[in-house]
Amino acid sequence: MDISLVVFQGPSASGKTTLQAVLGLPRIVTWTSRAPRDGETDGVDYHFTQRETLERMMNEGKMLETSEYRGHLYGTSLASIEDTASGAGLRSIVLDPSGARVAKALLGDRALMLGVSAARSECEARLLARGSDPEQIAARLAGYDEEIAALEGCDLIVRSGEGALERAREIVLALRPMLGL
Ligand SMILES: Nc1nc2c(ncn2[C@@H]2O[C@H](COP(=O)(O)OP(=O)(O)O)[C@@H](O)[C@H]2O)c(=O)[nH]1
Ligand SMILES: Nc1ncnc2c1ncn2[C@@H]1O[C@H](COP(=O)(O)OP(=O)(O)O)[C@@H](O)[C@H]1O
Repeated sequence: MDISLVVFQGPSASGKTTLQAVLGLPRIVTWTSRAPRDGETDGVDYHFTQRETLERMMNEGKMLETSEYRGHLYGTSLASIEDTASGAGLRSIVLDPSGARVAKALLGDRALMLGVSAARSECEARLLARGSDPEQIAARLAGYDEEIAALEGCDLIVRSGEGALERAREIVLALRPMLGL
C-alpha cells in the first residue's frame, strides 16, 4: 500500500487526537491562532501563533491551506507537508473537512482518510470534561452535523462513542500492519 499520509477528521472531541496518538505515526504539526489549552505545548500540539503571523505566512505563499474554525485561523504550512508530498515516510495529520479536501486533492490515493465519529452527547460530555466553557461548547457542537456529514468521504470511519475507547483503539491498531508499521 502506497499511503504517505493518514488524515484524521471528525467533530470536536470525537477523539481524533487520541486515536492519532494510538496509531503512533509521526504527526504533522499544524498552525493555529487559538490559545493553547492546559497541557498543550507549542511546537508539539500546534504551532501557536498570532492571527497576523498566519495571515502573513498566507500572503507569502507559505501555507498549503488555511481554514477558519470557530473564530480562529488554522493552517498547514507547505514546508511541513513537503516531505509527505515527495513520498518520504508515512505521517499523520488532524484536519477539518476543508483541510482534508486539500490533502486529498494533493495526495489522492496516497492519503488515507480516517474519520472519527462519536455521538453528539458523548462529544458534549468530553468537551465539558476538557473544561471548555458553555459558549465554546456550543460553538464547537454547532458544527457537529456538518462534520459528521463530511465523514462520508472517508476511507474508514472509527466510532469512538459511548466511552468505547478500547474498541476504537483496537481498530486503529489493526491498521498498523496494513500501513506497513
Ligand atoms: N484545515 C485545517 N484544519 C485544521 C488544521 N489544524 C487543525 N485543524 C482542525 O481545526 C479544528 C479545531 O481544532 P482544535 O482547536 O484543536 O479543536 P478540537 O477539534 O475541538 O480538539 C479541528 O477540526 C482540526 O481538525 C489545519 O492545519 N488545517
Ligand atoms: N473513545 C473515547 N472514549 C472516551 N473518552 C475519549 C475517547 N476518545 C477521546 N476521549 C477523550 O475525549 C477528549 C477529547 O479527545 P480528543 O482526542 O482531544 O478529541 P479531538 O482531537 O477530536 O478534539 C479527551 O479528554 C480524550 O481523553
